[in-house]
Amino acid sequence: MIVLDGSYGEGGGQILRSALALSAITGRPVRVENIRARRPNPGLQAQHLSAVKAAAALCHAQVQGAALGSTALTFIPQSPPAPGAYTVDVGAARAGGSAGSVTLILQAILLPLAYASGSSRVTLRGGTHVPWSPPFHYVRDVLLPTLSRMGLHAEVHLERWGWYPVGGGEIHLYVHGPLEGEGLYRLKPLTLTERGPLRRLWGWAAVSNLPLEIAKRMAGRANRLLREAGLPDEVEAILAESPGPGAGIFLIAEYANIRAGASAYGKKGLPAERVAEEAVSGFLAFHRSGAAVDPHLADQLILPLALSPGTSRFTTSCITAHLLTSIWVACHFVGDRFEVIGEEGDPGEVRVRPVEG
Ligand SMILES: Nc1ncnc2c1ncn2[C@@H]1O[C@H](COP(=O)(O)OP(=O)(O)OP(=O)(O)O)[C@@H](O)[C@H]1O
Repeated sequence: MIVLDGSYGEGGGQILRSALALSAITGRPVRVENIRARRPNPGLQAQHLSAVKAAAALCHAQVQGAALGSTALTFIPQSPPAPGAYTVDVGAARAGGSAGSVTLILQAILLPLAYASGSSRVTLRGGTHVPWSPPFHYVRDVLLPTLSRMGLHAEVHLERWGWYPVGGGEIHLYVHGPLEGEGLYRLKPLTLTERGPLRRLWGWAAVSNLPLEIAKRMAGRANRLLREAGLPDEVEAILAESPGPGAGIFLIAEYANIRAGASAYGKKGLPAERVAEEAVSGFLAFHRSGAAVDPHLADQLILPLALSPGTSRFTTSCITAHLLTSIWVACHFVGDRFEVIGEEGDPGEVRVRPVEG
């Protein structure tokens, strides 16, 4: 059994989600202790518990410790991931509901479903656009197009937006399985050291159950800042259907070789213009760095790259604690194939060595 200390590095839910995904794919039992020890509310929250249950359903895992607040979990897969139709409702995981992120649940189940022997469809209910997680649009327009180049074909559709704190959003995921090839290492390697010229830059300034004027102010400021930086100004103001109120801005950039994203959320008392400034300045920091992979995609690519047999390389604008922690988890399952050039917090490069033998 692989035993992981959940307080390592970033010490958040990502250690658990990565461990679930790799355990489901490899069939190796895993135990995670000190779950989310570096978070103010340690242990399993609604999102993490939903991820555990969803991953367990795929591979009929025996699970110990699957309860809200639990700080240790044992996960023992009993079968390879099975294709099928699944439903995950984060709101149902806790009395009173939850806006726990459904896109984070994808971090536990997307790769295992790609390894299943056929295609799958998953309905996910909860938060679709919540801070500290990939917004739905980032998954659809940045992550999945990148994974498709690695041979993993999946689509997501947004039925309803779910914002913090009400949640209630809904996403449909279709995984077109199975992956080509046999064995553990089935994804194609990637070399992303040059991003190439910017081809398109677009986005949405969205509000739900708030005046459209707020979205227009976010879009107006974002477009002005982008124009001033000599970039396309195609951020659109939209009204988004959701059970609760929310506001946010989501930018997507398409370079010749890679896509990237940046986002920011509104909150009470924060003027719409500041939300736009936060998203645009996040994007400009990446754009001006010249690096190929944005800091979020960087950590999200580690597991897929660990499941590729070949040599991979990418540059990123920031080596984050998430990136280093993800590598640490992956090494427990596939061996130490990663080299990170640069220090945490700085731009750098990740290299993945080929599988030996
Ligand atoms: N704005 C964003 N765009 C894209 N991805 C994001 C964004 N913000 C966070 N992410 C991704 O969300 C993932 C999870 O973040 P984080 O690890 O902070 O959650 P966590 O540690 O699981 O937190 P928690 O312990 O509360 O669940 C990371 O893969 C990170 O790259």
